[in-house]
Amino acid sequence: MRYVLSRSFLIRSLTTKSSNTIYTCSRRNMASDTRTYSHAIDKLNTLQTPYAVIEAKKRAGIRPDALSIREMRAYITRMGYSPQDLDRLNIVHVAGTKGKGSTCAFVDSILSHYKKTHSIPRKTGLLISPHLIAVRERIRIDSKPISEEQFARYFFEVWDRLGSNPTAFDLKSDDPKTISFGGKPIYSRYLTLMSYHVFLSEGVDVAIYETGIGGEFDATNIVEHPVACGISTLGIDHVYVLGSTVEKIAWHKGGIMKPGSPAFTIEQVPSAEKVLKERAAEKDVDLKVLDIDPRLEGVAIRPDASFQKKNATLAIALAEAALKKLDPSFSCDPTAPLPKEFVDGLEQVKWRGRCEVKEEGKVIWHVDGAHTVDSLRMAAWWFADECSKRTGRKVLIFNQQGRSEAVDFLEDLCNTVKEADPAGNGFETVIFCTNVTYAKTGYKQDFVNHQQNPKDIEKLTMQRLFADKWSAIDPSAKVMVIPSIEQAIETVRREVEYVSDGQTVQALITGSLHLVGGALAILEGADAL
Ligand SMILES: Nc1ncnc2c1ncn2[C@@H]1O[C@H](COP(=O)(O)OP(=O)(O)OP(=O)(O)O)[C@@H](O)[C@H]1O
Ligand SMILES: [Mg+2]
Ligand SMILES: [Mg+2]
Repeated sequence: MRYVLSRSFLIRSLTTKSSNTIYTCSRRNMASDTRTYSHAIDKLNTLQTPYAVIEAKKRAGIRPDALSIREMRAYITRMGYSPQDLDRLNIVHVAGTKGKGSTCAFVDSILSHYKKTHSIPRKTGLLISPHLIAVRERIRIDSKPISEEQFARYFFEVWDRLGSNPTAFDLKSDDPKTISFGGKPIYSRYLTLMSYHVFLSEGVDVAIYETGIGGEFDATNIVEHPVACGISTLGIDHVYVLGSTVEKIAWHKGGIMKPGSPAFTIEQVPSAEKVLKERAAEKDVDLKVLDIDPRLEGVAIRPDASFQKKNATLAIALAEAALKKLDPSFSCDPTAPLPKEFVDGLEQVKWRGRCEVKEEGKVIWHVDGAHTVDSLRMAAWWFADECSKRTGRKVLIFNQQGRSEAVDFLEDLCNTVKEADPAGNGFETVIFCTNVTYAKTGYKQDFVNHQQNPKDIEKLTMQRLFADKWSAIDPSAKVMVIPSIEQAIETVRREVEYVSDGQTVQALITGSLHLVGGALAILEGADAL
């Protein structure tokens, strides 16, 4: 069965209006009223590379290269800093295909708990990507997203500094002072630069950095002396930028290792591990490949899955390396139990949108931002395991905008859930929607995305492709194509009509962190963080 909802809302949804309350500024003059959080996000959104430019670059074979790093150095100089200033931040640098953000969140949480008892570190900084609900989540101090006021203030300080310091045009030179270019850095680079300014201004003494894409040429890779580097699980993603084999991808990710800085990774597929070891040898780095830390026995890591234990293992090693540098009295004994601060940090970490369960009356929402083959398989197993605790119909909301290869993920998702059910029941209702947040007002301001083909969103091209595929895989499922996340959620809520007493609707929302963030914004209110 196939259903496609009315698309009358689409014209409105494509004119992207803010649904946020505008931050009310205490400063009264006109100039400061144009410098609110909402204005900052609007300006930031103009730095997204538009879809047409991305496509043109692909056609011309333009990929990030060493020039990207030289440009970042030039921007840092224009902001009034030098790359050496970043050494004050004692950066923990993390790359990987999956588990980067989770690993960073664990490190951040361990260090925050350590701080409570030892007053070291003074302040932690965290840069992560992408954001789930609001852009300011990406830059955190002492584990909390910076406030709207801080975001607006630092955003415009960087804006002014970058605009007021143009230098000569010579991108070939290695001297950052002679490198200049007219415009502003693109979105992710801007936020990385802004994070340096925030952390240096706020006196952060340990900062955890998640790479954006890859490592070697990533915006975060201008740090020369990280306090430790970690490489989480490698797999296939971002093939246009990084290459289509795990070896090529490993080469990029291995680019974050630096001579003189401890480096760690966890078990990888052998060909990836080989490349990482070669990259380490090239840089004279002693890369440690860690087995799951036996000290995790009895520590309640959520979810209780081996991938998460790998992330936790990496995080422990990174936190230990940082504390060795920051606290002369810190010593770690791998044969003794984990210190309490480490256990608390791992068990109490807050990492939204990953393996999250939310009960809403008879609807049990399972929310996970998985979006690669491997992580979607993990998400499917996790959902199947959760479903074994209750009874009731299973419902899926899925999207992955702009990646037609995502169609190949669906069969695995369908079969994993079916096979795990003792009665062989799979998803009864399957909804494919866009990442457009609201039916009437379009995207929440923090989710505006110029990087997707607007025609595909208007015509629901991807969603129709997914729906056709699902109908072929599982003809008994009710398959629907729905234009917005809000309408998809409303549709699932109506499914409670079909469940009998004692049963629940078990809904999985997955396929994209943008989808999951939008869904949480609707389930909890626009500014839920
Ligand atoms: N080590 C891992 N191996 C495989 N899958 C993982 C691993 N860690 C996390 N995942 C899955 O990937 C999802 C995203 O995790 P996380 O945000 O930590 O990854 P990330 O590397 O930061 O991803 P992104 O590319 O979105 O920045 C999780 O919800 C989980 O399903
Ligand atoms: Mg990624
Ligand atoms: Mg991430």
